[in-house]
Amino acid sequence: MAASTAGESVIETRALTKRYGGGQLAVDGLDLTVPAGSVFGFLGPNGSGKTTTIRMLMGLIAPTSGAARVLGEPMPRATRTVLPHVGALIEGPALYGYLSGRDNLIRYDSADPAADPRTRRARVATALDRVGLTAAAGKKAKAYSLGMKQRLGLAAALLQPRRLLVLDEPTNGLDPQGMREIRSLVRELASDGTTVFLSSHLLDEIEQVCTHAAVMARGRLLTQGPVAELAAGARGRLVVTTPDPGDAARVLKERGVADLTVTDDGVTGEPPAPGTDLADLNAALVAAGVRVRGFGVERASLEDAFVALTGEGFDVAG
Ligand SMILES: Nc1ncnc2c1ncn2[C@@H]1O[C@H](COP(=O)(O)OP(=O)(O)OP(=O)(O)O)[C@@H](O)[C@H]1O
Repeated sequence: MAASTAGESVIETRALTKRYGGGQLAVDGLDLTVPAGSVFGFLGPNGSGKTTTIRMLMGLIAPTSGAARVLGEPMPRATRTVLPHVGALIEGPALYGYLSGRDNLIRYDSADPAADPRTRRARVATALDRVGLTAAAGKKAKAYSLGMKQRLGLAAALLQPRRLLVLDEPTNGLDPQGMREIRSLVRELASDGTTVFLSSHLLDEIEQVCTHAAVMARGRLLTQGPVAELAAGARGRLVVTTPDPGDAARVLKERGVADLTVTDDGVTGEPPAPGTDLADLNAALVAAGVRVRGFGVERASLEDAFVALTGEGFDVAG
């Protein structure tokens, strides 16, 4: 197994394609790069091919063509060496309702031939603690809320140290409180350097928790990269608030700011190219006698980015 080094990608696919037996092209030429240490959001409406991709990454189904590497190893060929380093929560955890949360984890741990039985109880206790289920550990799993079941599934994925966590729609069906809990848990898991790859059809969820994202639609990758750049690349706007919008527009135009719109109380335009110092731009306005009340780049949302890319709204109903 390749050793982990900074800058390495944990998941890498090249022209990954899956056509199902019925002829349905579910994933179409996917080139995905998931950097080590990222919280990577795999975003797309229902039916866009996220689950199919995850199943190929986990070696559960074979691609029709193309290649996938996970932790530097080819999948599905290296499934048996790769999967012990990957914690996965796909399509909800399989739990025994009549067993307690703790006993469910003991069962999971016992099914792992590499897990030392002598340290089992301690491992289970640590995993329960990490997901905040210690107090409820003795309760039967069938009495758990959906959010608690998801957390128990995460605990199962965390019984062993992992380099990668793959979570398929981890907040699906949860109420806002449950979603918050899972989000903060994901942040916490990522803080020790574990790469987290999570799929979601919720744009704001990805914005809140992910450092990087890829956007899928109809089996194809629309874009990928750091979340801040994806959003900024779309529709970030330079916003200057001033009682002298005409003069401000003239100065900004001279300075190469494109797509200017003059409003009653200011000017907006395309943010200047990376490398341009915003302070210089502001100083130029002031030097030209423009009275600047506000100056900054307004962040675009991922939703803006999606709309800009597809020309359509992000239809979560698929
Ligand atoms: N086993 C299968 N056989 C045939 N077609 C399939 C199969 N599984 C999925 N599909 C189709 O492939 C496309 C992509 O589905 P997939 O489940 O990967 O999307 P998704 O983005 O994960 O959506 P969801 O969030 O609804 O699971 C859909 O059109 C789906 O109907």
